[in-house]
Amino acid sequence: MASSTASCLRALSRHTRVAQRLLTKKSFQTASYSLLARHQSVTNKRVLATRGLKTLDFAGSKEVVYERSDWPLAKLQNYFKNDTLALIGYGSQGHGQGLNARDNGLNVIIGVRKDGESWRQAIEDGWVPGESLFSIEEAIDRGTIIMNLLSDAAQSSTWSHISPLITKGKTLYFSHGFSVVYKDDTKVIPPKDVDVILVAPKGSGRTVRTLFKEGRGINSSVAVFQDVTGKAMEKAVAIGVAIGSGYMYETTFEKEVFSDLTGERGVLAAAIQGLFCAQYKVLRANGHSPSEAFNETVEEATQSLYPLIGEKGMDYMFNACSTTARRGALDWAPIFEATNRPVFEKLYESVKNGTETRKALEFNGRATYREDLAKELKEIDEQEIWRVGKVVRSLRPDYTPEH
Ligand SMILES: NC(=O)C1=CN([C@@H]2O[C@H](COP(=O)(O)OP(=O)(O)OC[C@H]3O[C@@H](n4cnc5c(N)ncnc54)[C@H](OP(=O)(O)O)[C@@H]3O)[C@@H](O)[C@H]2O)C=CC1
Ligand SMILES: CC(=O)[C@](C)(O)C(=O)O
Ligand SMILES: [Mg+2]
Ligand SMILES: [Mg+2]
Repeated sequence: MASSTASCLRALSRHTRVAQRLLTKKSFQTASYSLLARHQSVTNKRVLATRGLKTLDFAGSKEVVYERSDWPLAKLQNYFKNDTLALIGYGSQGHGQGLNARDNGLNVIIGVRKDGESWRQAIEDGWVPGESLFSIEEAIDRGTIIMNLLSDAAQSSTWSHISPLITKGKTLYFSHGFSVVYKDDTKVIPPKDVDVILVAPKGSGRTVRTLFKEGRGINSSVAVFQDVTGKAMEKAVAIGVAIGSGYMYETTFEKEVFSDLTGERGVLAAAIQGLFCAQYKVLRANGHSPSEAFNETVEEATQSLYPLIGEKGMDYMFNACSTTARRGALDWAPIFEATNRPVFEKLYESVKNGTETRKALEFNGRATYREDLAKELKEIDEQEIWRVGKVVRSLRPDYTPEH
C-alpha cells in the first residue's frame, strides 16, 4: 500500500513537471494549464482509490461517495449491454442525460408525445423516429430502464396511463423525489415488483451536457426507493455515470426533493433575483445610473466575484477584495443571514407540507403551461435591471449576439 501510494505521488510530480515544461511555451499556455490540472486531479484520485477511500470526511461528517473513475467506459458498456434506456420526456434533463448516455455508447431511446415541442427538439438532436424516437407508450414497451423525465406535473397526470406498462423486470428511474414522495398529491405509486431509483443532477440539464462535453462532470445525488433485485444502488450509480455525473452523494427520495425545492426557491434562483432587485432598486432610488446600479449588483457578481467563490471558497473571494470591502463583508454577512434565515425556515416548511408541490402540479398541469410560464418570465425580462443587463452584456469585448 505504502509503495503504491509513493508511486502515485511520483507519477503526480512527473506529470506536473511535464506540464510545467510545456507552460514555458507561451502559445501552449492555456492548454497546458488545463493539462496540468487534469494530470494532477487524475493522479490525486488514484492516490485516493489506492487507499480505498470512498467514505470521505466532509467537515466532520462521514459520507459515502461514488466516482466516475470506478466505471471505465468498457465496464459501463458491458454492464448495460442487455439494456435499453428509455428516456420519457425531452426537456432540459432529457436532452442532457440522453445525449450523454448515447455518447457513452449505451442503447438509448426517447419517448415523447408525438408532434409536440419535445418531439421536434429530439429530431433536431439526431434522434430518429421509429429507430430511437417513439411515442411514450412504445418507448416504455421497448425499454428495460424507464427514465421518467417528464415534467413533474406530467409525471402525475400521465401516471395512471403509463404505470401498467412498467412491468416486472423493468427499472423505474427518476431525477427528482417529487412524484414518489408527494404521492398523496401526485398519485404516483410505483409497482411493487420493480427497482425504483433516482439520480438527481445538481444543475441544469444544459450543464449536464456542456460539462460532459468538456470532459468534466455534474455532481449528482443518488438514492434507492425500492430494491427488488438487490442491485438497485449499483444500477443507480452506473446510470449516474452514464448520464455524465462526476461524483454522486447518497440521499433519500425525501431528502432530495425537500432540499431541491428549497434550493431552487432559495439561493439558486428565487432569492438571488430578489436580492439583486432589492439592491438595484435602492441604488436607483438614490440617484445612481442604470450602468452603475447594474455593474455594482449583477455584472461584478457574475463576472468577477462569484466565480472566485466557485474556484476557492468564500474567504478567497473576500481576500481578493480590498481590506475596506473585507471589513464591510465581515460586518454585514451576519445581518443578511439573520434577516433571511426566517424566510428560509418559512420556505422549508412550505416545501415540507406540500404547498409548493400542489402549486407546481396545478400550474404546470395546465394545457397552457408553456405560454403561462413564458408570460411571467417575460415580465422579468422586461424589468429595468434586466433590460440594462442586455446593454451591459453587449459592451463586453467578447460579446456575441444573444439568441
Ligand atoms: N431542469 C433541470 O435542469 C432539472 C430537472 N430535474 C427533474 O428532471 C425531470 C424533468 O425535468 P425537465 O427536464 O426540466 O423537464 P420539464 O419540466 O421542462 O418537462 C418537459 C417535458 O415534459 C413533457 N410534458 C409536459 N407536459 C406533458 C404532458 N401533459 N404529457 C406528456 N408530456 C408532457 C414535455 O413534452 P412536450 O414538449 O410535448 O410538452 C417535455 O418533454 C423533473 O423531475 C425535474 O424536476 C432535475 C434536476 C434538474
Ligand atoms: C437545475 C435544478 O437542479 C433545479 C433548479 O432544481 C431544477 O431545474 O429543478
Ligand atoms: Mg435541482
Ligand atoms: Mg428542481
